[in-house]
Amino acid sequence: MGKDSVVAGCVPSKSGSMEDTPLMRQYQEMKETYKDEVLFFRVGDFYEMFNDDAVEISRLLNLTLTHRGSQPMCGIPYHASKRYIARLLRCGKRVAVCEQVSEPTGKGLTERKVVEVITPGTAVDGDYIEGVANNFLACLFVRGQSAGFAFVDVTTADFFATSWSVSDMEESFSKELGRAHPRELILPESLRRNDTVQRLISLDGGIACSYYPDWNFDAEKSFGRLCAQFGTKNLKSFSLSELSPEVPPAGFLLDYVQKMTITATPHINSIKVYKDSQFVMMDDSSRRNLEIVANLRDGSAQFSLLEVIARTRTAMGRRLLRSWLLYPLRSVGDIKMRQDDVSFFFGNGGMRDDAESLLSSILDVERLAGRIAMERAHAKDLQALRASLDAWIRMAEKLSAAGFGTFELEKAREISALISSSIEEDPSTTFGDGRVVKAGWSSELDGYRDMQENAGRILEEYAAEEQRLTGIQNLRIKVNSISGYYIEITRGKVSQVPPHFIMRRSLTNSDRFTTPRLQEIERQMNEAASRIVETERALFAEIRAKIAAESSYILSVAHKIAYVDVVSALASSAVLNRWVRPVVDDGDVFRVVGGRHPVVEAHLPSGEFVPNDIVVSSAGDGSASFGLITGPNMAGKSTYLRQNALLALMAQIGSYVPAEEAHVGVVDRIFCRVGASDNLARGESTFLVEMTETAYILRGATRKSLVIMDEVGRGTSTEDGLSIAWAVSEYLLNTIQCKTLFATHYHELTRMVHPSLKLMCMDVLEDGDKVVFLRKMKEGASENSYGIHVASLAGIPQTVIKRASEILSSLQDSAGSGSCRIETSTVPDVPPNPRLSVTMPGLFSDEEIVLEEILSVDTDEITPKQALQIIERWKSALSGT
Ligand SMILES: Nc1ncnc2c1ncn2[C@@H]1O[C@H](COP(=O)(O)OP(=O)(O)OP(=O)(O)O)[C@@H](O)[C@H]1O
Repeated sequence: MGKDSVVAGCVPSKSGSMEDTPLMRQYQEMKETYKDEVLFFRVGDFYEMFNDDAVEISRLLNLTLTHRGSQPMCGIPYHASKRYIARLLRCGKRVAVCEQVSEPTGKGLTERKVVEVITPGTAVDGDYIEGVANNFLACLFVRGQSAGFAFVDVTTADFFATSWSVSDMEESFSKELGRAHPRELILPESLRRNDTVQRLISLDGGIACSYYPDWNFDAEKSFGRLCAQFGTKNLKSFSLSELSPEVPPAGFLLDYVQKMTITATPHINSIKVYKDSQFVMMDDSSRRNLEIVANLRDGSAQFSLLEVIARTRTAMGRRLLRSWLLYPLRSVGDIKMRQDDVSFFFGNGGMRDDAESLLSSILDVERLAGRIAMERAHAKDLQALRASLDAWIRMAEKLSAAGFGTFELEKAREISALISSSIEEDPSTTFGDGRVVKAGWSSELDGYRDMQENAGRILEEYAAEEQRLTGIQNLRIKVNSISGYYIEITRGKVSQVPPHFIMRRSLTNSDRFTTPRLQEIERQMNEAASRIVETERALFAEIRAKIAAESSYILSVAHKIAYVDVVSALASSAVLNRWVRPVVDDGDVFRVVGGRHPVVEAHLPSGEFVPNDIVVSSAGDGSASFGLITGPNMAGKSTYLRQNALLALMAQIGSYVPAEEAHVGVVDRIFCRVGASDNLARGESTFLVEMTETAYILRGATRKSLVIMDEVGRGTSTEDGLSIAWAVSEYLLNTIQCKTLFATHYHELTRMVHPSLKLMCMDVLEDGDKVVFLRKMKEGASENSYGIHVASLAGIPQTVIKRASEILSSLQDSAGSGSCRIETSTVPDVPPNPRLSVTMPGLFSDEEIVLEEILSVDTDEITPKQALQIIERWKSALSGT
């Protein structure tokens, strides 16, 4: 096993000897098996750690490091262990929990066993995982030219797999890591030497990684493992064969989960295999720049799109909404289905209110189902499931009555009835106090309880019975600590004692007897307490197993609840924020009237956000596909760019959008190159990052894509930056022809003329010395950057501002006279009204362009006729005709 592990073994004492006690030998034996884990070794009321574990953990958890003999040790009270384990998991540690499994007798060594290994990706307990996000364990494996990636959330049974070509490792692996955001990643040893993989992992500091020898990822064995898990002969229904790259990592994950949790996971009964082309493709950096599920500042959901639209009431709904945002759809049919359901709630306020209040009383059924299937659920969990199912039944009945589908509720009723009749309403989570199983559920348990609670009455009844049978009226049952229970008969009545009375002791005035029945009552009374615990435990396990057998049904209910939660939440957001249902089709138009940025608007005082329109189309029918946006600093360009990307994304998850009207032709990819951030960790400069991202767009975008570019080229000299921005624009206009919004401070770019290009700018009102940003988009080019004005707003000292204004006017004067070199003089002379493709040398040669196009053509998407047209175009490009 490859994870950098602590070396187990006793620490030699100063004299060179090891602490050699039976307890420490037992510890050593266990540590041999759990070398890579922190071993929590139960000793009485403490978990103790020794040797290297103790040294490391005392540092991580800020515990006092002491010694047992010569060995370093530290400990934590067992009742506080969850808090410490949670902290260790956050540090990427794995914890093996070793319990005492036999009662300490005072003689000999207590038996101990590792009952669970908790790792960041296999933790099940609610104390260790985030409620509103999935807790994924992922595995990447490379075979030949294909990489397979699988990830599973043990707590919810969400199991996914996908694959890509090794040549796409950089893009695909970073995208999947960013999207799934696994807490733990498993890799084969061979990938330790893969620079790309290692670099991408190191950029995501939070993942706990472990490495296993490559032979563990055997395709045949994994295939068998998956079939066994899903109860199928093959994996055809999951679109998998033995050769599929997804199989080895998926199979390995199941083995790993089983090994760590030491329980079966029957609730994981299917896997969703997807191709990236089913969803709107978005690279990791575009997703981060758009702040969809997390903000760029601190990575939390605050100020993200998720925060604005997450009016969901359940953790399941929140997780589903998150995954919708990360996987927007491309199929118009699927989008419309979601839209119809959002519309149902949008138009039905009463149903929205009902759903909201019922959903508020529903707990995390998905995770409850997981805990029940993995035998981790306690009685309170079952009651939580019952309450949730009851709320779901009420909601589903209302939904059906209102025409929102039909639901299979019989099983939900059965499960709910089983729990209400068998489990106490407010049960204990442990078995010690006998408050788990309801009275009346089991006559055996009732008998023990009766015995415990009514011992006096039972003895009195028995005494009365014997009095009647023997005719000895003063027969008494008494108890003392030495003899226990006995029947006392006065001397005068001893001759009436029947044969089943067994003599215990003879005293001066009386004799003491017992009977088989009295012995039995006594035995039962003594055993009642422990029997109650045992019987409750067995009955509870039986009830839980019955419910676990319905895991698939419960999970399907959980998915329906999550779905209703998301569509009703989207409808609530739409009503509250005045969003509209967009027209979504397979066309090429992106047209929005009165569009708003959902997040900026939500954080501005009501009515302050200025709505803006947009129309771009990649139909190639003479309408503009490319909006070149200029405008002063602070005018609202970036907001406008992002708002339109977010609008497209919201439309494609099936949501309403913040606008008065919207028509969205589905896009296949969204690229968002905004701002520039250094990535010193990668050894890349700001400009290099900017160019890498730009190159990625030029290689990856298709005519169906939406490209958002903000200030491309600003990270280098004006001449270089302008030339690059110009050539990139040309390439997008002439070669890719996708819908593009391109914001720039290079006013020279507005000299470009192209039938698919339109100039747009943010309106500004100049009032003497004052500048008012109207935030309104209008057609045309902006005349001024007002950079100095913004610098002044930012608090740059007035002397500097004054000097900057002087320099600016002298630069502007000399630009007129030609005596001073200024930025615009470096722009190539552009003849009036030129076709761009012939006015500027492109960034790439014709051969490179054709090669790029060949590589990016999606042969599944184009018709034979389109293919011939493309070849024709390549021919003329290469022959220069
Ligand atoms: N349509 C709008 N209505 C109201 N406020 C807006 C609008 N658009 C942008 N703003 C606000 O204006 C400020 C500047 O916006 P933004 O960053 O988009 O400007 P910019 O033109 O991209 O600036 P720069 O060129 O300096 O980067 C932001 O604080 C934003 O909240």
